[in-house]
Amino acid sequence: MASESAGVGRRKVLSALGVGGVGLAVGAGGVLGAQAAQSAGRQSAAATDSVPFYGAHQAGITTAVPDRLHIAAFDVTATTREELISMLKEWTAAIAAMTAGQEVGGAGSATDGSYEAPPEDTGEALDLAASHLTVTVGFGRSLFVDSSGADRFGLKDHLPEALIAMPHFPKDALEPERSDGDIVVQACADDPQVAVHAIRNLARIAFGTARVRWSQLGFGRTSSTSTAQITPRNLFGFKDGTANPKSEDGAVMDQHVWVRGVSGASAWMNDGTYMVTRRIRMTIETWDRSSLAEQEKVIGRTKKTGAPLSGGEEFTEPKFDLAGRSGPLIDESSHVAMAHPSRNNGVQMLRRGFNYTDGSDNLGRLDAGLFFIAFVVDPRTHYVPMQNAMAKNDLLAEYLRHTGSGLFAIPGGVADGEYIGQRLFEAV
Ligand SMILES: C=CC1=C(C)c2cc3[nH]c(cc4nc(cc5[nH]c(cc1n2)c(C)c5CCC(=O)O)C(CCC(=O)O)=C4C)c(C)c3C=C
Ligand SMILES: [Fe+2]
Repeated sequence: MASESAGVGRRKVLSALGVGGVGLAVGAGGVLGAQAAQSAGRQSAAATDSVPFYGAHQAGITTAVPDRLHIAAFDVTATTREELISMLKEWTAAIAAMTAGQEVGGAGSATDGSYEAPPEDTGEALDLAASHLTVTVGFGRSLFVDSSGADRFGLKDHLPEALIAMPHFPKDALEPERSDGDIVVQACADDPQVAVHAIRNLARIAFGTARVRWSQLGFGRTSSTSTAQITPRNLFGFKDGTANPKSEDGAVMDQHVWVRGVSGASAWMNDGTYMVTRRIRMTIETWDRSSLAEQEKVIGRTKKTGAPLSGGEEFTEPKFDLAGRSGPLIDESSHVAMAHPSRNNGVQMLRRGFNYTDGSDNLGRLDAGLFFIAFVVDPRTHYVPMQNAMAKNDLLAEYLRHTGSGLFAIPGGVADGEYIGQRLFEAV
């Protein structure tokens, strides 16, 4: 794994030197000591702060969810396949460096390069650790075919059937400028500055080849993907992620998340998955004026512990047929009842969303909600039917407004020496 042999994490250099801040001046005599300190710090920095970039699957899917998100969709402005491949090669090198806590373009590129040229690394992450940065890249349907079905980059034959044009769902209020895109880049990190630095540097590299269509900052993960993580809360104050499948459950991941055993033109998707994104504005003010009883009825779980209203504790399975004085204890239109696998042909999805707030609107209401992200083996079976049913009948839908949407094919992981998407571009 490259990140294990990678150079020193940015902050590690400073801490190995016993210096915590910016503006460090190391004199000529200090350089050798600094190098020795760098070598000493190398292994532990990689081991503690970085998530391996190379592997069978891309990082940022089943890897532990950190607290911060910056996700961006790009539209490709270049017209040739060669330009696109060249950008993806540059991105691969940059992502490998950034996820290992190094500067894009090599050590010193942010500060010690040519005076006449813009620095290769923008520099704002110089003093920061790798911060468990993961960068996950995927391809939208529009990269394969344009709106009239024309083949843009010779990829049309390799368009997977599952990469559908998302249908319109009841009550959708989608804004085109917050939806879709040719390429998605999801950066997750412990530190927002590290996540923003990643997207910013990839956008800079893309200049002349692709431009940002939309981007979203997120915080406070609204899911746990590992049994080692406690369940966080969303902006409605409820534990979110309780029933999420956990990455430790390999059988569930194989059945519901990872694409496997595909042959032919879409074989490049093996070990990959599909990412659904929905920017869901939550009407916070209305919610805050509703009673605790109403809030719990809508979700189907208690606010305090996240236990199902049919009883037990957070991880107790809900009993949908358990009756109370005036009907089932869990309302059959509650969010949990609508989303449960028993009501959805047994399907599960790996949710990995984040809260967001984008300030307030002109009426003083918070523009806040959930940036919903889910990874599924096939959106036709694992997302569309559930979203359709929820949009029509979920009690929670009354408090939500879907303003952005995306669907992206996330190819499998990258091997050392490969570039992101290589298996697609070399597919025959
Ligand atoms: C179509 C998929 C889903 C959307 C869109 C969605 C939006 C959404 N969810 C919450 C809050 C909670 N969701 C919970 C559970 C849950 N949600 C989905 C799917 C979508 N949610 C699933 C598959 C599940 C798991 C159901 C199960 O197996 O029991 C919960 C309960 C706790 C938990 O298990 O995570 C909460 C709370 C919000 C606020 C929201 C849109 C803004
Ligand atoms: Fe949900």
